[in-house]
Amino acid sequence: MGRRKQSDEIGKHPVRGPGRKAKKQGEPTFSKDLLPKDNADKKSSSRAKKRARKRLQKEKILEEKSQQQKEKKQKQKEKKLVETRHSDGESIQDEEDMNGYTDENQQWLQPKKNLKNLFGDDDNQDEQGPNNNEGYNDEFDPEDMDDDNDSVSDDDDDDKEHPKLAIEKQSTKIREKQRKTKELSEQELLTNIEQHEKVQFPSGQEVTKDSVPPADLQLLMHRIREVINVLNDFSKKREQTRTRKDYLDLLRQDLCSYYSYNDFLMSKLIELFPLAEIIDFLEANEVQRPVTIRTNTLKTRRRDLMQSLINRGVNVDPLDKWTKIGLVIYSSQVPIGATPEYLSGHYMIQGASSFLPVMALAPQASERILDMCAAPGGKTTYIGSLMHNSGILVANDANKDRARAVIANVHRLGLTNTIVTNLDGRHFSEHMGGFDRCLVDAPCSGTGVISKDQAVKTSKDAKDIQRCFTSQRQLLLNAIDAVNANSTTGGYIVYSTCSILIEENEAVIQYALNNRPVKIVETGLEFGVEGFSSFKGTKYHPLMKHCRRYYPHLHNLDGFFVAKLKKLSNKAATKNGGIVSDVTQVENSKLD
Ligand SMILES: C[S@@+](CC[C@H](N)C(=O)[O-])C[C@H]1O[C@@H](n2cnc3c(N)ncnc32)[C@H](O)[C@@H]1O
Repeated sequence: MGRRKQSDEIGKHPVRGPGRKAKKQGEPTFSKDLLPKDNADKKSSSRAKKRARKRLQKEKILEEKSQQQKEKKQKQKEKKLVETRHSDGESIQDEEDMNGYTDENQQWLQPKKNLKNLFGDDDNQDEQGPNNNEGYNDEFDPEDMDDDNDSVSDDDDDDKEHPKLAIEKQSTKIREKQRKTKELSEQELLTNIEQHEKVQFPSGQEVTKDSVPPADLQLLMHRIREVINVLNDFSKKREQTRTRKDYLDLLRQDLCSYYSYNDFLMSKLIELFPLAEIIDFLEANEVQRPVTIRTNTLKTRRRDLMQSLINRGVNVDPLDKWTKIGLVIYSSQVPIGATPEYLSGHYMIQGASSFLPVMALAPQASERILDMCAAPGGKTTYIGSLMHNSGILVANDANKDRARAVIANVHRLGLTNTIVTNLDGRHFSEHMGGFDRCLVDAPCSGTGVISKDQAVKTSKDAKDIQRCFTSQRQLLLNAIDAVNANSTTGGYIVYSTCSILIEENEAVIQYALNNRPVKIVETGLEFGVEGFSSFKGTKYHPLMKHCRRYYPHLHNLDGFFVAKLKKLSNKAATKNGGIVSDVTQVENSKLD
């Protein structure tokens, strides 16, 4: 055993060279094969060298093969000639390639019968015929060309200087044919488009429901775009015999066929959007919105939740700058509705747009708040978390089974300030009142969430919409009645739907303005499209601009409507108290 080096000796004596053992061993020796060919190779391992050698061999073989294939294509019948040019090994390789040859163009690769003798194949004399024994350098007979290959004959002069193989000439001929076919098809396409640049109305003067749209979807979309184009510059681009209505009818019918909507809903949508936007909206309905979740701040923080989910293989990101609790899930290796975090109530799976009504409601701690149409409880649980489990939150739903889902979610997310009721919201104030705030997330036609429920496209008609807005008006009036106008912190009502139809939104708010002492206030939401103050000749309250509309094609959110009202008096200030069938004028401007 040697003496252990003292710590103060370390680094004092520099290493002078190889130790005793290394000196004894001498220089290593390698077999010749393994010796590197150049300096660059010196650093390679033996495996790397082997690989390099293999690679070289492969490259060589590939090069040879491709060379052989080129030659083979040109001179498939020149085997003998090829054999004289190549070594024995190469000939065998050639043979193998021939056998494995599967070119679809094999037929045209066959030299013309009368050219076979070019390669001096005496065995094939019978097939070649008597006139074709001139030899390799002979000119190509232009008669062999098809009539449509005139341009190839231009090459003939060139041929005399650089004689081409028959097969090369054949190939030029085919290339020329292909070029011409391409030219023709391009011309045909242009003519097609020219034909369709003028909108093709179905035969007959009127577009009826029975008119059959083009079966080809591309043609159909082309016509849709053309009609929109005409409508956008009607006086210049229209056919003189056609009216604007003709074009609109055609457009509606084509859009119905292309996107599979019923006529009723499509008419509503065409009214609602500028022509330039309608296709964007319809296209957005064909695409699912991103999966989003809301952090339950009663139990966790967004950052921690994100980390836990990432650890489980969830590809997740903060949703957007307008929310501090939303997360967007791009993909997940685990079912997002069954993670331990989900089961322990750390988050709610919830569309991003449904955060918005709660943000507008702006619940305060210790308030009395009513969620009138609560099931399954996405917004209820958000309200509860903003209240920090203080005050009283009443979550109501008329549907018993759905009300049970609220109970489950309230438990899972750890709300302790919530009472779940199962009452008809239209009469709720007969049971309870005096709330500081109330959310009416009303049942609706679902025209904002078509991407989630494609059935909406064909299942809704005028009666459904009427049923919806009648119930919505009753619910909103009753919600107003349940709120205390003298609340020191609130006195607010938020009305929301996942519909984009005016009848279910601005018209309902207008109805409330007409029948209750309320005014529209700002939602506090920093983005969204303003509500309509007038629509198709109907005027709504000017403050309707404080309402917010959300669209899938503009905001990548479900279609949504949010309005916020402030109750001004607890006196029953109804004009007629009942349900009016239509709202046609502003009657609430005195509340400005
Ligand atoms: C749009 S959903 C509510 C979604 C809920 N706010 C959420 O965020 O999870 C509408 C709800 O209204 C309920 N509803 C329908 N008519 C009602 C009524 N007359 N009174 C109370 N709730 C009603 C439905 O059962 C349905 O659960």
